[in-house]
Formats: sequence, structure tokens, C-alpha cells
Amino acid sequence: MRGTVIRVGGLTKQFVKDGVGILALRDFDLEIAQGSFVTVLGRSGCGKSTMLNLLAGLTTPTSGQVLYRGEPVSGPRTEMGYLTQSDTLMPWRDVRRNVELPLEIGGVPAGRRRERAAELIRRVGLEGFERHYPRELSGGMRRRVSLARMLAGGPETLLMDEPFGALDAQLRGDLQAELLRLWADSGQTVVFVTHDIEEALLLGDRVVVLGPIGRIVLDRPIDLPRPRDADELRVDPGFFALHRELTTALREGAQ
Ligand SMILES: Nc1ncnc2c1ncn2[C@@H]1O[C@H](COP(=O)(O)OP(=O)(O)OP(=O)(O)O)[C@@H](O)[C@H]1O
Repeated sequence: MRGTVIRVGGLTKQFVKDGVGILALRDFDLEIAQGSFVTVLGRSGCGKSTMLNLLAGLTTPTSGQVLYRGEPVSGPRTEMGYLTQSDTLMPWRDVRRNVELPLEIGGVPAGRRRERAAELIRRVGLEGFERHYPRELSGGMRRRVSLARMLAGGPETLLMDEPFGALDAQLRGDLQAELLRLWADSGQTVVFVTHDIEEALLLGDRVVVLGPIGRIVLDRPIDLPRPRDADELRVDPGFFALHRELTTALREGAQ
């Protein structure tokens, strides 16, 4: 049996804005098994990003705790890579040097760094843009640089917040396939937030559906065979049934 890598208990987060409390997450519990690919599905505003920020140690919970391999998370950890919704690329570094950043911090020698960055830049489809600065790229291209940069650090756990939401359908499909290829060989644990049912089913081996303030409406395995091909999946009766179940869960969860 696979061990638990992340354990969340009684997690609550309340923000205060102009003296008014905003409850973003209430009494949230979750366990993530090592090596699993968990997709978290929920409508806008239900607390998905807040939950990821708490897992990543970027926000402090109002109550409850996050354990990573049994240790309380009190700040960012190098074992966890986080692809946030907002752009965190360094504007003064070109694509290659942005991707190399985690390797530089890790003390990887220049030659090896360059090789690794070049491979990842190719994998995210940005070959030829190595010398471009973030301001010279489209929003979708910047997302892909951020993805490559996160992968460069080789974190054992990946937290991803709607990483492909802003991309066109073709590119999104290419990157989903690439992510699955990378994950399959890596043993990495992935927590992937999305509001797209099809994406949740294509990628995950477990889906957690959230309603308002992070209430878990459904938590079930996705027992579709791998490797998964998006075109084949769309005509699979198992996919159909799951799609319907998740649609219902999202609808009921919203009430
Ligand atoms: N820094 C903050 N200050 C005040 N309220 C916040 C803050 N961050 C989030 N919230 C509130 O918490 C709730 C949950 O927000 P969150 O960003 O976690 O949702 P989400 O499910 O990720 O949404 P989306 O899919 O649109 O990104 C919202 O009501 C939001 O307004």
C-alpha cells in the first residue's frame, strides 16, 4: 500500500476584508497517497486556490493543520512545486534563465542546467523562445514557462492550479499528454485543480469534487484504463458515466 504524503485535518481559512470575515474553507480534511494523481474539481470561488495555498505553506490556516510526510507545513518546502494561477516569472530573466532558476538554487552545474532546461523548454513546446523575456510572450506561453520551471526543480509533489485553463484546446491537449507522460515515469504525487470535468477525468486516478467553502461533495477513484487518450476517452461508456456523476455532484454541491 502507498503511504500518505499529505494529510490535512480540520483546515479552516477565514480572510478578513474591511473588517468583514470571509470564510474560504471550513473544516477540510484530505489525505493524498504518494504517487497518486488527484484532481480537485470545483466551481469558481469554492476555495480551491485557498486549499492549494495552504497545502503549499503560502498561507497560514485559521485553524487545523497540513502535514507533509508527518511534519507540519509552516512555509514553502522544496519537495513541493507549486504552479500558481498568477504569473511568478522573473521579468528580468529570459525563458531559459527562468527555467534554470530552481537548478541554480539547487547548485546544479551550468552545463547540466542548460541541458535540462533545453529539454523541458522543448517538452512544453517553446523551442526557439529561449532568449525571450516574459513580456515578449503570450499569457499561455508564460504558463508553459512556469510549468517547465516547476518541473526543472524535480519536486516530489506537484501542486497545480488550473495550469492549462488559459491555453487553446490543441495546446492544452498536448500539455495534458506531456504531463501524463512525465508523471507516469516519475513516481511524483500530483494535486491538480481544475473546473473542467473532462480534464479531471483524463488526468486523475482520483477526483475530489468541492462545493462552497471546500465541502467535499464527492471523492472517488477514476478507474479508467491508462494510458488515456482524450479522443478515445470521449467515446468510452465508463467516461460517460463518470462525466454524468461529476456533473451531478458539481450541481448538487453548488446548492
Ligand atoms: N486574500 C483574500 N482575501 C479575501 N478573500 C479571499 C482572499 N482569497 C480568497 N478569498 C475568498 O475566498 C473564496 C475562495 O477563493 P479561492 O480563490 O480559493 O476560490 P477558487 O475555488 O480557487 O476559485 P477560482 O476557480 O475562481 O480560482 C472566495 O470567496 C474569495 O473571494
